[in-house]
Amino acid sequence: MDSSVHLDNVVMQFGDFTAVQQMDLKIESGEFFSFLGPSGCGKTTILNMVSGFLEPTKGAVRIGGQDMRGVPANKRPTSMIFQNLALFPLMTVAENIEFGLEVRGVSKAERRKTSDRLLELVALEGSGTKKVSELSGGQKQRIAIARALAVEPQVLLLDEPLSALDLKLRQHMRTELKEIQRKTGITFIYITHDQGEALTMSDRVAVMSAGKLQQVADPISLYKQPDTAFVASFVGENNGITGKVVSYANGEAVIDAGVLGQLVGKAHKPLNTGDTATLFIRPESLHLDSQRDCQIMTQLDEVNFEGSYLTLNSRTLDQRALSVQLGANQYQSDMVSGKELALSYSAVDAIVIAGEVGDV
Ligand SMILES: Nc1ncnc2c1ncn2[C@@H]1O[C@H](COP(=O)(O)OP(=O)(O)OP(=O)(O)O)[C@@H](O)[C@H]1O
Repeated sequence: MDSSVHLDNVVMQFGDFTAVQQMDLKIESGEFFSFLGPSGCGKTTILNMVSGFLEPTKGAVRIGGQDMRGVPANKRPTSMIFQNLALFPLMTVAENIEFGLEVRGVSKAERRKTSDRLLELVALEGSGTKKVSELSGGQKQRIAIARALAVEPQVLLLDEPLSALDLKLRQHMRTELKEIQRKTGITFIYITHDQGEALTMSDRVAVMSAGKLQQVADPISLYKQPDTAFVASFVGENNGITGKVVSYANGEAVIDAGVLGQLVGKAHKPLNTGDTATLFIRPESLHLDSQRDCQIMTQLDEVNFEGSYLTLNSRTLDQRALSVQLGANQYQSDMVSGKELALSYSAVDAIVIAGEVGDV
């Protein structure tokens, strides 16, 4: 079955305000696809257009190739899981799961078969007679998933469904959600402002800011080859050093970073000499030696011991903050505040992108 979702040049305006700028995006059938972006960037608005709670101002949503214009929310092949789950507290677990089927007139025996099957899928077999109030946060989460799946949607829409859970449970549920998606094979569209969630679960992620798409890619490409300064700073930890482009050739750029001198990095997109650009280096790509392509002198502010690794917060001569991540075995007793640290990095590990940190 084709359960692809095509946002065909959709635009969403509220009065004069454009919440979603023109967007053309195809989510493949059976894909775990996430929209990642800061609060207010338009994620929920997109989900609402797919579910039918909002009609786009321009363009169309197509599900399985079918134009959804004019199709009301309850007639679309979608199901939504909300942040607050919205389970019925006085009903049993099974009644909650079966609710959508009962509304559609499915017989009691059929309904029970479906809820038993779904309880097994979400690893809560035998819990059908329990009251919702007897469940833990993670169990409620799984019941909300089972209820959403009972009506056999082609597309499951998930609006920050893990945000109410504590950290440990959230991490555990990531694995479970991915597993449920793999077993059911339906398209999942997930929205979150938590990059860890988006990167661990998704086949592809769309990074958004201010109503527009910044980049759509698989998690590794987003991390390794960000297209924009926004993506480079929003996805994972990064150090950004802004300067002026001195040269660009053969996928490599040199920037003039003032008192830090000239710094080199890869550049996936052409840059013009004299333009403002930022060199991004991940904390794990900075090393405590001076043997690599580029050196940066810094002074240590503080050392944070994180268990298996150390984070060094340091400062350049012109007061730019640089964070360095080292293996815990690289700890030295003279790593104290004020110590001069010569850092170096390999040009292939840095990336130069037009613009500045903070661009949206
Ligand atoms: N019905 C509406 N009328 C007017 N403005 C709206 C309406 N719905 C959303 N907006 C605005 O559109 C923008 C995008 O909102 P949206 O809820 O899609 O963001 P979001 O990325 O989901 O944010 P969050 O992560 O905080 O839920 C916001 O500036 C919001 O104020």
